[in-house]
Amino acid sequence: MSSSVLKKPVKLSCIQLASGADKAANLKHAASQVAKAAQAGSNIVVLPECFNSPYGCQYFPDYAETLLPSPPTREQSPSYHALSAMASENKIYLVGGSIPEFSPDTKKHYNTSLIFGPDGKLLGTHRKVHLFDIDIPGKITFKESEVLSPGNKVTLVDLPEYGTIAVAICYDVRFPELAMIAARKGAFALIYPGAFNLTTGALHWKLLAQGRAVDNQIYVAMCSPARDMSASYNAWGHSMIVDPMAKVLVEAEEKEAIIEAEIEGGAIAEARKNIPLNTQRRFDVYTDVSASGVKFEEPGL
Ligand SMILES: NC(=O)CC(=O)C(=O)O
Repeated sequence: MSSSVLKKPVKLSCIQLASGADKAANLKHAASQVAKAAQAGSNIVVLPECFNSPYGCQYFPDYAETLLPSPPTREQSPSYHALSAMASENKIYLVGGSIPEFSPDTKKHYNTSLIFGPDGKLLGTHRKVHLFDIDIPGKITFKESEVLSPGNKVTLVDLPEYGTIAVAICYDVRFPELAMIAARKGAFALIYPGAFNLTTGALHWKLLAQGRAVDNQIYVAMCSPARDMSASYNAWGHSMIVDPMAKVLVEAEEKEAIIEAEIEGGAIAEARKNIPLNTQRRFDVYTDVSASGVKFEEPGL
Protein backbone atom coordinates (compact mmCIF):
# COMPACT_ATOMS: atom_id res chain seq x y z
CA MET A 1 0.00 0.00 0.00
CA SER A 2 1.42 3.44 -0.90
CA SER A 3 0.98 7.12 -0.14
CA SER A 4 -1.56 7.33 -2.95
CA VAL A 5 -4.26 6.14 -0.55
CA LEU A 6 -4.91 9.88 0.02
CA LYS A 7 -4.55 11.71 -3.30
CA LYS A 8 -4.20 15.24 -1.91
CA PRO A 9 -4.34 17.02 1.45
CA VAL A 10 -7.82 17.60 2.80
CA LYS A 11 -9.33 19.36 5.78
CA LEU A 12 -11.43 16.99 7.87
CA SER A 13 -13.75 18.16 10.60
CA CYS A 14 -15.92 16.55 13.27
CA ILE A 15 -18.91 18.41 14.61
CA GLN A 16 -19.52 17.60 18.26
CA LEU A 17 -23.18 18.52 18.00
CA ALA A 18 -25.56 19.37 20.83
CA SER A 19 -28.83 17.64 19.94
CA GLY A 20 -32.11 17.38 21.83
CA ALA A 21 -35.53 15.81 21.46
CA ASP A 22 -36.79 18.02 18.61
CA LYS A 23 -35.74 16.39 15.34
CA ALA A 24 -36.50 19.40 13.14
CA ALA A 25 -34.46 21.63 15.45
CA ASN A 26 -31.60 19.10 15.42
CA LEU A 27 -31.54 19.06 11.63
CA LYS A 28 -31.57 22.85 11.46
CA HIS A 29 -28.82 23.12 14.01
CA ALA A 30 -26.72 20.48 12.24
CA ALA A 31 -27.10 22.44 8.99
CA SER A 32 -25.80 25.62 10.61
CA GLN A 33 -22.78 23.82 12.11
CA VAL A 34 -21.97 22.01 8.86
CA ALA A 35 -22.06 25.38 7.04
CA LYS A 36 -19.68 26.78 9.67
CA ALA A 37 -17.24 23.90 9.20
CA ALA A 38 -17.38 24.27 5.42
CA GLN A 39 -16.83 28.04 5.60
CA ALA A 40 -13.74 27.35 7.70
CA GLY A 41 -12.41 25.24 4.82
CA SER A 42 -13.38 21.66 5.64
CA ASN A 43 -13.99 19.38 2.67
CA ILE A 44 -14.98 16.29 4.65
CA VAL A 45 -17.36 16.88 7.54
CA VAL A 46 -18.53 14.30 10.09
CA LEU A 47 -21.60 14.40 12.35
CA PRO A 48 -22.11 12.25 15.48
CA GLU A 49 -24.05 9.04 16.07
CA CYS A 50 -27.82 9.65 16.35
CA PHE A 51 -27.33 13.34 15.60
CA ASN A 52 -31.04 13.85 14.88
CA SER A 53 -32.42 12.26 18.07
CA PRO A 54 -31.59 11.45 21.67
CA TYR A 55 -29.56 8.23 21.98
CA GLY A 56 -31.38 5.32 23.61
CA CYS A 57 -33.42 2.20 22.78
CA GLN A 58 -36.60 3.93 23.93
CA TYR A 59 -36.14 6.56 21.21
CA PHE A 60 -35.15 4.52 18.16
CA PRO A 61 -38.63 3.47 16.93
CA ASP A 62 -40.15 6.94 17.32
CA TYR A 63 -37.33 8.68 15.50
CA ALA A 64 -36.80 6.00 12.84
CA GLU A 65 -36.98 6.98 9.19
CA THR A 66 -37.43 4.89 6.08
CA LEU A 67 -34.67 5.04 3.50
CA LEU A 68 -36.08 2.63 0.93
CA PRO A 69 -36.89 2.88 -1.87
CA SER A 70 -33.88 5.11 -2.48
CA PRO A 71 -34.13 8.04 -2.62
CA PRO A 72 -36.88 8.21 0.00
CA THR A 73 -39.52 10.94 -0.03
CA ARG A 74 -39.14 13.91 2.32
CA GLU A 75 -41.89 12.43 4.50
CA GLN A 76 -40.13 9.08 4.71
CA SER A 77 -36.78 10.61 5.58
CA PRO A 78 -36.44 14.31 6.37
CA SER A 79 -32.91 13.58 7.59
CA TYR A 80 -31.83 12.10 4.24
CA HIS A 81 -32.95 15.28 2.46
CA ALA A 82 -31.47 17.60 5.09
CA LEU A 83 -28.09 15.83 4.88
CA SER A 84 -28.12 15.82 1.08
CA ALA A 85 -28.81 19.59 1.10
CA MET A 86 -26.04 20.22 3.67
CA ALA A 87 -23.58 18.40 1.40
CA SER A 88 -24.63 20.09 -1.84
CA GLU A 89 -25.09 23.61 -0.47
CA ASN A 90 -21.62 23.52 1.08
CA LYS A 91 -19.98 21.42 -1.67
CA ILE A 92 -18.53 18.98 0.85
CA TYR A 93 -18.39 15.28 1.53
CA LEU A 94 -20.63 14.63 4.52
CA VAL A 95 -20.54 11.60 6.80
CA GLY A 96 -24.00 12.15 8.21
CA GLY A 97 -23.43 10.69 11.67
CA SER A 98 -26.15 8.12 12.10
CA ILE A 99 -29.93 8.03 12.33
CA PRO A 100 -32.40 5.41 13.52
CA GLU A 101 -33.75 3.60 10.45
CA PHE A 102 -36.77 1.37 9.90
CA SER A 103 -36.65 -0.88 6.86
CA PRO A 104 -39.99 -1.74 5.30
CA ASP A 105 -38.23 -4.68 3.58
CA THR A 106 -36.92 -6.44 6.66
CA LYS A 107 -39.36 -4.82 9.15
CA LYS A 108 -36.36 -4.15 11.38
CA HIS A 109 -34.70 -1.12 12.92
CA TYR A 110 -31.05 -0.16 12.34
CA ASN A 111 -28.56 2.49 13.39
CA THR A 112 -27.54 3.84 10.00
CA SER A 113 -25.03 6.30 8.61
CA LEU A 114 -25.60 8.07 5.29
CA ILE A 115 -22.66 9.48 3.36
CA PHE A 116 -23.22 12.19 0.73
CA GLY A 117 -21.02 13.78 -1.94
CA PRO A 118 -20.67 17.50 -2.82
CA ASP A 119 -23.44 17.15 -5.42
CA GLY A 120 -25.84 15.95 -2.71
CA LYS A 121 -25.87 12.39 -4.02
CA LEU A 122 -25.81 9.45 -1.63
CA LEU A 123 -22.39 7.74 -1.85
CA GLY A 124 -22.82 5.01 0.74
CA THR A 125 -24.58 3.75 3.82
CA HIS A 126 -23.42 1.88 6.89
CA ARG A 127 -25.67 0.07 9.32
CA LYS A 128 -23.95 -0.41 12.70
CA VAL A 129 -22.54 -3.93 12.48
CA HIS A 130 -21.76 -4.55 16.15
CA LEU A 131 -24.65 -3.61 18.42
CA PHE A 132 -23.92 -1.96 21.75
CA ASP A 133 -24.93 -4.65 24.24
CA ILE A 134 -23.01 -4.28 27.48
CA ASP A 135 -23.63 -4.67 31.20
CA ILE A 136 -21.16 -3.15 33.64
CA PRO A 137 -22.95 -3.57 36.99
CA GLY A 138 -23.53 -0.31 38.81
CA LYS A 139 -22.27 1.69 35.86
CA ILE A 140 -24.03 1.13 32.58
CA THR A 141 -26.34 -1.41 30.98
CA PHE A 142 -27.29 -0.92 27.35
CA LYS A 143 -28.87 -3.39 24.96
CA GLU A 144 -29.29 -2.02 21.46
CA SER A 145 -30.25 -5.49 20.22
CA GLU A 146 -33.56 -5.22 22.10
CA VAL A 147 -34.66 -2.81 19.37
CA LEU A 148 -32.04 -2.74 16.63
CA SER A 149 -30.74 -5.29 14.16
CA PRO A 150 -27.14 -5.28 12.96
CA GLY A 151 -25.86 -4.35 9.53
CA ASN A 152 -23.78 -6.93 7.76
CA LYS A 153 -21.04 -5.33 5.72
CA VAL A 154 -17.76 -3.47 5.85
CA THR A 155 -18.36 0.01 4.45
CA LEU A 156 -15.83 1.65 2.17
CA VAL A 157 -16.84 4.85 0.43
CA ASP A 158 -14.95 6.31 -2.52
CA LEU A 159 -14.51 10.09 -2.43
CA PRO A 160 -13.29 10.57 -6.02
CA GLU A 161 -11.09 13.61 -5.31
CA TYR A 162 -9.37 12.13 -2.28
CA GLY A 163 -9.57 8.34 -2.06
CA THR A 164 -11.45 5.87 0.09
CA ILE A 165 -12.78 6.26 3.61
CA ALA A 166 -14.17 3.56 5.86
CA VAL A 167 -17.28 4.39 7.86
CA ALA A 168 -18.41 2.45 10.91
CA ILE A 169 -20.39 3.41 14.01
CA CYS A 170 -19.34 3.68 17.65
CA TYR A 171 -19.19 0.14 19.13
CA ASP A 172 -17.80 -1.01 15.74
CA VAL A 173 -14.53 0.68 16.76
CA ARG A 174 -13.96 -2.08 19.34
CA PHE A 175 -13.60 -4.67 16.58
CA PRO A 176 -10.14 -4.38 15.04
CA GLU A 177 -10.91 -6.79 12.20
CA LEU A 178 -13.28 -4.33 10.59
CA ALA A 179 -10.71 -1.53 10.72
CA MET A 180 -7.93 -3.81 9.51
CA ILE A 181 -9.93 -4.98 6.51
CA ALA A 182 -10.79 -1.41 5.56
CA ALA A 183 -7.16 -0.29 5.85
CA ARG A 184 -5.86 -3.24 3.80
CA LYS A 185 -8.43 -2.41 1.13
CA GLY A 186 -6.87 1.05 0.82
CA ALA A 187 -8.84 3.41 3.07
CA PHE A 188 -6.96 6.55 4.17
CA ALA A 189 -9.21 7.20 7.18
CA LEU A 190 -11.49 5.31 9.52
CA ILE A 191 -14.45 7.50 10.39
CA TYR A 192 -16.56 6.62 13.43
CA PRO A 193 -19.61 8.64 14.41
CA GLY A 194 -19.93 7.48 18.02
CA ALA A 195 -21.46 8.13 21.43
CA PHE A 196 -19.45 6.58 24.23
CA ASN A 197 -20.55 7.37 27.79
CA LEU A 198 -18.95 8.56 31.01
CA THR A 199 -17.86 5.03 32.00
CA THR A 200 -16.50 3.60 28.77
CA GLY A 201 -15.52 6.96 27.33
CA ALA A 202 -13.12 7.67 30.16
CA LEU A 203 -11.60 4.20 29.83
CA HIS A 204 -11.50 3.44 26.14
CA TRP A 205 -12.47 6.25 23.71
CA LYS A 206 -9.01 7.70 23.14
CA LEU A 207 -7.30 4.33 23.51
CA LEU A 208 -9.44 2.80 20.77
CA ALA A 209 -8.94 5.75 18.41
CA GLN A 210 -5.20 5.54 18.89
CA GLY A 211 -5.25 1.74 18.72
CA ARG A 212 -7.06 1.61 15.39
CA ALA A 213 -4.69 4.30 14.06
CA VAL A 214 -1.46 2.63 15.15
CA ASP A 215 -2.56 -0.86 14.11
CA ASN A 216 -3.39 0.30 10.64
CA GLN A 217 -1.15 3.35 10.17
CA ILE A 218 -4.14 5.36 9.09
CA TYR A 219 -6.09 8.47 10.15
CA VAL A 220 -8.96 7.92 12.60
CA ALA A 221 -11.81 10.34 13.33
CA MET A 222 -14.24 9.75 16.21
CA CYS A 223 -17.20 12.16 16.33
CA SER A 224 -19.34 12.31 19.49
CA PRO A 225 -22.42 14.30 20.45
CA ALA A 226 -21.80 17.06 22.99
CA ARG A 227 -22.38 15.98 26.58
CA ASP A 228 -25.84 16.76 27.98
CA MET A 229 -26.18 15.91 31.67
CA SER A 230 -29.96 16.37 31.49
CA ALA A 231 -30.29 13.61 28.85
CA SER A 232 -30.92 9.94 29.70
CA TYR A 233 -27.57 9.01 28.08
CA ASN A 234 -24.57 11.18 28.81
CA ALA A 235 -22.18 11.18 25.86
CA TRP A 236 -18.46 11.32 26.55
CA GLY A 237 -17.67 14.03 23.99
CA HIS A 238 -13.94 14.35 23.25
CA SER A 239 -14.33 14.01 19.49
CA MET A 240 -10.88 13.58 18.06
CA ILE A 241 -8.77 13.15 14.95
CA VAL A 242 -5.73 10.91 15.28
CA ASP A 243 -2.86 10.62 12.78
CA PRO A 244 -1.24 7.43 11.39
CA MET A 245 1.39 7.46 14.18
CA ALA A 246 -1.48 7.58 16.71
CA LYS A 247 -0.84 11.21 17.66
CA VAL A 248 -4.01 13.06 18.66
CA LEU A 249 -4.06 15.99 16.24
CA VAL A 250 -7.10 17.66 17.75
CA GLU A 251 -9.55 16.84 20.54
CA ALA A 252 -12.75 18.51 21.74
CA GLU A 253 -13.77 18.85 25.38
CA GLU A 254 -17.33 17.91 26.42
CA LYS A 255 -19.31 20.82 25.04
CA GLU A 256 -20.40 21.55 21.49
CA ALA A 257 -17.43 22.17 19.23
CA ILE A 258 -16.08 21.83 15.73
CA ILE A 259 -12.65 20.25 15.53
CA GLU A 260 -10.65 20.16 12.34
CA ALA A 261 -7.34 18.91 11.03
CA GLU A 262 -5.56 18.95 7.71
CA ILE A 263 -4.69 15.38 6.79
CA GLU A 264 -2.31 14.24 4.05
CA GLY A 265 -1.07 11.09 2.39
CA GLY A 266 2.58 11.77 3.21
CA ALA A 267 1.94 11.04 6.89
CA ILE A 268 0.50 7.62 6.02
CA ALA A 269 3.41 6.84 3.71
CA GLU A 270 5.96 7.96 6.27
CA ALA A 271 4.44 5.90 9.08
CA ARG A 272 4.39 2.85 6.82
CA LYS A 273 7.95 3.43 5.60
CA ASN A 274 9.42 4.02 9.04
CA ILE A 275 7.60 1.12 10.68
CA PRO A 276 7.00 -1.25 7.74
CA LEU A 277 4.24 -3.45 9.16
CA ASN A 278 2.72 -3.96 5.72
CA THR A 279 5.74 -5.95 4.51
CA GLN A 280 6.36 -7.73 7.79
CA ARG A 281 3.08 -9.58 8.30
CA ARG A 282 3.37 -13.34 8.77
CA PHE A 283 0.47 -14.83 6.86
CA ASP A 284 2.33 -18.14 7.08
CA VAL A 285 1.71 -17.99 10.84
CA TYR A 286 -1.82 -16.48 10.94
CA THR A 287 -4.60 -15.74 8.47
CA ASP A 288 -5.03 -12.50 6.54
CA VAL A 289 -8.62 -11.73 7.53
CA SER A 290 -8.90 -9.20 4.73
CA ALA A 291 -8.04 -11.74 2.04
CA SER A 292 -11.35 -13.49 1.56
CA GLY A 293 -14.99 -13.68 2.48
CA VAL A 294 -15.44 -9.99 3.28
CA LYS A 295 -18.89 -8.61 2.66
CA PHE A 296 -18.90 -5.09 1.19
CA GLU A 297 -22.26 -4.82 -0.51
CA GLU A 298 -25.73 -5.09 0.87
CA PRO A 299 -28.43 -5.09 -1.79
CA GLY A 300 -30.71 -2.07 -1.44
CA LEU A 301 -28.83 -0.68 1.61
N1 LIG B 1 -22.45 3.57 22.25
C1 LIG B 1 -21.75 2.61 21.65
O1 LIG B 1 -22.15 2.07 20.64
C2 LIG B 1 -20.45 2.12 22.17
C3 LIG B 1 -19.96 2.53 23.49
O2 LIG B 1 -20.42 3.43 24.16
C4 LIG B 1 -18.81 1.73 23.98
O3 LIG B 1 -18.31 0.88 23.24
O4 LIG B 1 -18.37 1.95 25.09
